[in-house]
Amino acid sequence: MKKMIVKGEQKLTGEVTVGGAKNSAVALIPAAILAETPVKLDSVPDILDVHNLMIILRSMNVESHFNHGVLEIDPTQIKKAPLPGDAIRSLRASYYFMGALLGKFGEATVGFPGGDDIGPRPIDQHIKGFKALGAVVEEEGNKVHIKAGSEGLKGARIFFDLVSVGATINVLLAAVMAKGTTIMENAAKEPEIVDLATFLNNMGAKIRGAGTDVIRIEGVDSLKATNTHTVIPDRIEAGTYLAFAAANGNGVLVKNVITEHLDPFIAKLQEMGVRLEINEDSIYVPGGDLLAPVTVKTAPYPGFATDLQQPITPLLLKAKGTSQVIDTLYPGRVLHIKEMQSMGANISSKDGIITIKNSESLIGSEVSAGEIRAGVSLLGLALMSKGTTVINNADNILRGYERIIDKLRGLSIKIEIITDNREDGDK
Ligand SMILES: CC(=O)N[C@H]1[C@@H](OP(=O)(O)OP(=O)(O)OC[C@H]2O[C@@H](n3ccc(=O)[nH]c3=O)[C@H](O)[C@@H]2O)O[C@H](CO)[C@@H](O)[C@@H]1O
Ligand SMILES: C=C(OP(=O)(O)O)C(=O)O
Repeated sequence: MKKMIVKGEQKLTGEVTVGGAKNSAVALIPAAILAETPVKLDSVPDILDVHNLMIILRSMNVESHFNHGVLEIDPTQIKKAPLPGDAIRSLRASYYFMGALLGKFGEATVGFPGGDDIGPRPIDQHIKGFKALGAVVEEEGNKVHIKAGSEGLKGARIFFDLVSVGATINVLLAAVMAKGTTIMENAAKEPEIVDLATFLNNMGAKIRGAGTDVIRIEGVDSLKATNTHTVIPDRIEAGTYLAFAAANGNGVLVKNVITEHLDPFIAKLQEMGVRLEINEDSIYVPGGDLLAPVTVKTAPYPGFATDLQQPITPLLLKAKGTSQVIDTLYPGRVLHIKEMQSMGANISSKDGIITIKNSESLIGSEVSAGEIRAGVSLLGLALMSKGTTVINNADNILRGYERIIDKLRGLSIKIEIITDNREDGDK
């Protein structure tokens, strides 16, 4: 496990360029096995999740090469094989191999995925979708076996009981080469789903309506890549740097941003009184604003993203008054709270409502990154605190923030990362 060591009372200043979206990349990589040709992705973030997906690909005899953001995947020699349990459990998106393998071979055996510890994360809607396409699904121990009937998968109408990014993507991957038409209703609308549909359509898929709550898929016989697909910018990484710049910056330009993807987040910053200069594909944050408290309620896209409720917390701690965060998607997403309290933050949680009060005397401490966004929010707080903060289990941050040490150094922050050989969970 890695640990980050951050000196306090440091202001961010300068420019930072946002990388490709984690939640797009982790869907595009499993999707690549559906192709009959090699696939080339550009702007792929250099994050642990991507490296673990490459390990999973290799176990199926799918070679991949990653160099300066370009990921080349050759699925032409793919073989059915057991998938490596450690890599599967290291991230959430490994469950996209359920849909992708089902689409490719008509069957899949995949272990239950890992991902962030943010409360219960059932996959009943994924399974409902696979069954609707005619697959038989059996759970055995910690694995799920999914098998299409003798005539293969058949298009179907699926109404999801709730809006799920993962279920929408997984069923899309299975349906893209199924026979006939699939209609997904109450589908998720996240930009990463649109990115995946664009990638698949450019290879010959027939997907309409991605980005709306009804997605219609006409099954095709084969998919072939003819050009390089560029991954969309990571709106969560962008939001994280914007929040840190507003809380503790002295002039920060965040580059490579699709500003529309951040609309609810930008609106919330503006409601707090944060000045933002919004350009075509970048946002400048002058910093130093007097901040008003707000209520943040997370919701599926285009609502306020759950993945940004923790990164905005350092900013809320600076507001003059009491703010509230209600995470409707993951009410148990609170691993930052105890750690922030140990740094002197006035933050607490009761009955699904997180209360955040103005906190002036923050002190560096030894804390643990329980999951990616909890971890990065501690990093934001560390910069505002007196003294040094040590963040243990920093690998959780590296799951989804590419080159974060270099990017922070580029914003004139002094930060170190070292490998800690003690047991996980040590402080
Ligand atoms: C790899 C990836 O893209 N991860 C994102 C994805 O996770 P993920 O795809 O796992 O999240 P979902 O959109 O599926 O989850 C939304 C809500 O639906 C519930 N649910 C989901 C599926 C299901 O079968 N049954 C069920 O009850 C979940 O518990 C949660 O409360 O969307 C989340 C919500 O925006 C983000 O926090 C994650 O960063
Ligand atoms: C919850 C997240 O990721 P995952 O779904 O990959 O665990 C996240 O990126 O904040």
